[in-house]
Amino acid sequence: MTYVDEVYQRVVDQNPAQPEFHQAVKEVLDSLRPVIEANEAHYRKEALLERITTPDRQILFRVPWVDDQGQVQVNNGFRVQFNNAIGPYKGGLRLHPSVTLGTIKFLGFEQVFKNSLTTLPIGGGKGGSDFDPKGKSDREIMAFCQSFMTELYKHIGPNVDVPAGDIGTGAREIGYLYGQYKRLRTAYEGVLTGKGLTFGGSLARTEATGYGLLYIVNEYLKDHNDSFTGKTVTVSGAGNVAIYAIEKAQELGAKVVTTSDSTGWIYDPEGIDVALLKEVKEVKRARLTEYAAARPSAEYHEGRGVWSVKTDIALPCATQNELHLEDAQTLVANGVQVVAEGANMPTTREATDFLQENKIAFLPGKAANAGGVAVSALEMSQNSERLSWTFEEVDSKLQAIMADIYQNISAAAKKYGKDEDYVAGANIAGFEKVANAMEAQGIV
Ligand SMILES: NC(=O)C1=CN([C@@H]2O[C@H](COP(=O)(O)OP(=O)(O)OC[C@H]3O[C@@H](n4cnc5c(N)ncnc54)[C@H](OP(=O)(O)O)[C@@H]3O)[C@@H](O)[C@H]2O)C=CC1
Ligand SMILES: O=C(O)CCC(=O)C(=O)O
Repeated sequence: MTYVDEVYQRVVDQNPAQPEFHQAVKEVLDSLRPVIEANEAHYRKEALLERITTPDRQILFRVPWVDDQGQVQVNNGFRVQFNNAIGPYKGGLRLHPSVTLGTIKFLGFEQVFKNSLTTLPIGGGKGGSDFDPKGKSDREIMAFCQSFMTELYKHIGPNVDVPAGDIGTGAREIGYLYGQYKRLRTAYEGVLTGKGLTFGGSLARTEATGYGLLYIVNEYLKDHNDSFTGKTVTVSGAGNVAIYAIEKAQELGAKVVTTSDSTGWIYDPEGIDVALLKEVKEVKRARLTEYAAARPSAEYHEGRGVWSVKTDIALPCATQNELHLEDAQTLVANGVQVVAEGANMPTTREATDFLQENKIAFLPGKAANAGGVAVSALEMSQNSERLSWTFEEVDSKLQAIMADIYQNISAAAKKYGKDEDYVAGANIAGFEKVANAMEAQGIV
């Protein structure tokens, strides 16, 4: 067995029943084969792959809170501090009933390489809970967030670990978490990102992941003498990433014809009305049926189906493993040119392989959705210097970062004879910086 295969087997054996974590590790290790094989004896002696696939720390805790009926509820809380070789742990908090330790480990592992690609000094971590924010009152959300932070605050700090939003965690939740941290620590410091603009948040953080996704696809198109003008785009999801991806795609001249949530999807041949989508999802926190009811050109369908729509560019922006092999086959049959991941690991391994075998440009999440965490790191910089930059300043830095990521992943792929394999490029470029820092810091 090669060293890479041995380490993958070790991860499977030591982390039973965590299939998403195994999937994320396998994809990275498979891409790293040419790098590792060029210097296998050295990496094996240093146990570099064992160390990089083992989190620094996994924190599990009970989150008790009282609902509006006076009933005590109990959820599981997680924070996985995966790797801080290049900076403080950084990564979001996911609140969704499907969350397990394995989910958080896969997300934390991905975050290590993504954060490395941003070119900014941030390590990788992730956290969350199996708490379901859907249908809860603001008081219940606050009760949960206060209880969650009452344990989490012991483990985080502006130079230690800086959490942020993810699925189910938006501005409201970050506000309640920040309030409780401040109360417990008596310190006003940049310990969370995605904060409100009146208490240390950065302009353009809300837009950053979706806009960044479009900026990197635009870099790819420019590099291939193409543009968004006149292109049809399909997007899944109707949350933070999806909404701002749709907004920027339309600004760049494309027509976006789909959006989806966990119960159904919209086909709107006139192009998604972003103002209406924001009203339904950000303000009312309602279902997409309300979008369809207010928009005569829109069709609403129950279940999943976004990938059956003919498109030039597909942007999965909802959740992991939402784009399957059959979807990839349909996309290819319909002439798709680019698939770029706004969500973390939304494309199954089989679907990714099929797209790549069919020479579809495939931009993986750890590069394509890195704009969000990059602007979070810019929020940390602004908090440190006690200044707020303008929207234009942050947005132009974001554009430059996404352009750098595109160049770096393209160059890393080329260096190892994998021209235009952006999965390999992202994993190799992300790995090299972290591995180099780990080696320089000794056996830790
Ligand atoms: N926010 C950020 O800055 C970043 C987010 N990401 C990733 O992007 C993805 C989306 O995150 P974000 O937009 O912030 O989250 P939101 O909670 O704002 O939105 C998530 C969207 O995906 C849908 N969704 C969630 N879970 C499922 C599921 N199991 N099946 C089908 N649909 C689902 C939700 O539907 P419904 O409305 O019904 O809940 C919602 O429309 C995640 O993978 C996240 O990790 C990556 C980088 C940064
Ligand atoms: O902004 C951040 O710190 C984290 C964003 C995030 O969770 C992600 O990139 O998946």
